[in-house]
Order: sequence, then structure tokens, then C-alpha cells
Amino acid sequence: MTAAISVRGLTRHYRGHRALDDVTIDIDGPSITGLLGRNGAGKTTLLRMIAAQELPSRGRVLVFGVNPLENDAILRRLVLIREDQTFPDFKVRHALKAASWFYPNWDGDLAAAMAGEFDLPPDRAVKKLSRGMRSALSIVIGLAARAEITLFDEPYAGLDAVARQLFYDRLLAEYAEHPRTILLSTHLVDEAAALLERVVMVDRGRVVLDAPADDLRGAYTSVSGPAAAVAQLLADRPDRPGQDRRRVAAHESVVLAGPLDSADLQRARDLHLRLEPLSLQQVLVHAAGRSDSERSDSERSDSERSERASA
Ligand SMILES: Nc1ncnc2c1ncn2[C@@H]1O[C@H](COP(=O)(O)OP(=O)(O)OP(=O)(O)O)[C@@H](O)[C@H]1O
Repeated sequence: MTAAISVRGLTRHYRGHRALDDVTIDIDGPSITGLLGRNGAGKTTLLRMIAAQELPSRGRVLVFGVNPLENDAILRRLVLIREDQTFPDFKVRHALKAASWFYPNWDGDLAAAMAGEFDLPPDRAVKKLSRGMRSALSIVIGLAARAEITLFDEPYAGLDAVARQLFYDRLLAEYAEHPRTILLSTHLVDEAAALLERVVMVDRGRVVLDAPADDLRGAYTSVSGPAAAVAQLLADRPDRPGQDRRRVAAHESVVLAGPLDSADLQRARDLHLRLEPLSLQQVLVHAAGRSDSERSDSERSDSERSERASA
């Protein structure tokens, strides 16, 4: 079956800076995938390239098996909502009207209902809307477009918590009724975690984690308590975690990979250690730390190799 989105060896340079570095992923639909990563990781660049708003330096993007570039039929099946979405000098209702002309599956009733929920005044000029209201308008367009590929890039700048919940609820309801391929880039990981079926994490232009969200929930456990007890627990384990080991005075916490077996659990209890599964957000912070330390290990061995070669 053809993937909804297929990205192969995608690389993008900006004047010597590699914003994306050999990214390969397939996204099958319908699905909701979280595109996560730190500032400047390359998320927007990837989404813009999927939407054919940016050209790759190398590699390729296929949407429903074809190159979306200058392909109007494909671009009408795809919507990209960005944080800094700009609109022409329109009133709210004109912006919705214009979107209805572009997207073949546009649902005017949904747009009207959502505009009401977000309190968007139809006759107010878009440029006079508050930042959060502009985000709400973009979200209305993103969902009412009912595009088979729906890309949200940090869509909720300035949106308050109630409005964000409205977005999550609508997104899930829409997805249940009209399944589509949704990619959501967000920094509010724990808030959006319940929506996500799959997580793709980008770090410095590379995919460092790509897994079903369910596999990540409970994939790591934080163990904390008196340092001596933590050391005792770790002594018998084959994995000796090097990262995410923090010590403050006599108290230590450490992150263990994989589910703990019943013997570990019992030992932890006997040692009066506290066990907590890492949230998705914490898993990502852990993965980013691991990716940093793997990079410095590999840089260290590169420099050791070149030192040996020049000796
Ligand atoms: N037009 C451009 N010219 C030069 N550098 C760019 C350009 N667009 C992006 N970059 C750089 O590419 C890298 C990736 O940027 P990108 O916007 O894709 O990151 P991001 O993951 O979306 O970040 P954030 O979460 O902060 O929005 C950054 O270092 C950014 O400065």
C-alpha cells in the first residue's frame, strides 16, 4: 500500500547549516502522529517540505505516491497550519470563505460551529484579532478543510487552556468521524500525549525516535531514594544507566529503560525506593539527552581516531 507520506533521505541545507539531515519516514494513514523535538530541531522545515513549500537539498517527499511540488490536485488534499499563519487583509468570514473555495472537502457547518465555539467575530478584520484568536481561526480552517493530510505546526500560539482543550476535543471527534493523516508538531507534549498514536522525534535535523506512543508510555521508569539504596538496586541489573542519573546530597534518582520485572519491583519496594513511570514529555527529554551523549561519544571517538591517525 502506498504510504500517505513517504520521506526518503530528506536533507535541507541553509547556507551550510543542515536543518534536516537524511530523514527517512513513512506515515500511513489514517493516523495521528506527534512530530516532536526541541527548538530548531527541523520540524517546521520537514512539514514545509511535505507541503511543498520548501525544496529539498537532497532526497524526496511523496504524498500519496507522487511529488506534491506544483501538483495542485495533491496540494488540495493537504493542509498545513502554521503558528505564524498569515492571512490577506480579510475579515474572519472572508478568510473562511476563501478556504472553502480551495479545499474540496470543506465543511462549512463545522467551520461555523467551531468559529462560534472560539468566539470568533465573523466581521472582524483578521489583522485585528488577538494572537490566540488568529490561532483559533487557523485551527478552524485546519479542521474544516477535512484534508486527507492535515499538518499542524505548533498551531496554538496564544491559545488559552480552555481553547486548547476545545482544539484537542474537536481534533479527536473529527478524526473519529472523518479519519485522516494528521501530523501535529507541538512542545506541549504531555498535554497532547493522549491524542498521539505515534511519535516521531527530530533532533538537530535527524529522526532520533520513531515509535508507537503506547510503546513509549511506561518504557522508562524513574527510581529515586537514598543513594545507597539506588546503588544497591542497580548493582544487580545488567543495564547500568549512565545518563539521567542525578544526585542531590544523599538522594539519587535514575532512569531505567524497559519495564521492571516483578523481582525488580519487589527489591525496589524492599529498599523503600520510589518508582514513577516517565511521562511522554520526560521520555523525550531522556531521548534528547541520550542523543546528545551519543553524539559527543561519536565526536570523541572521531577525534581519538584522527589523533591516532596523525600520531
Ligand atoms: N529560511 C531559513 N534560513 C536559514 N535557516 C533556517 C531557515 N529556516 C530554518 N532554518 C534553520 O533550520 C533549523 C530548523 O528550523 P525549524 O524551523 O525547522 O525548527 P523547528 O523544529 O520547527 O523549531 P521550533 O520548535 O523552534 O519551531 C534552525 O536552526 C533554523 O534556524
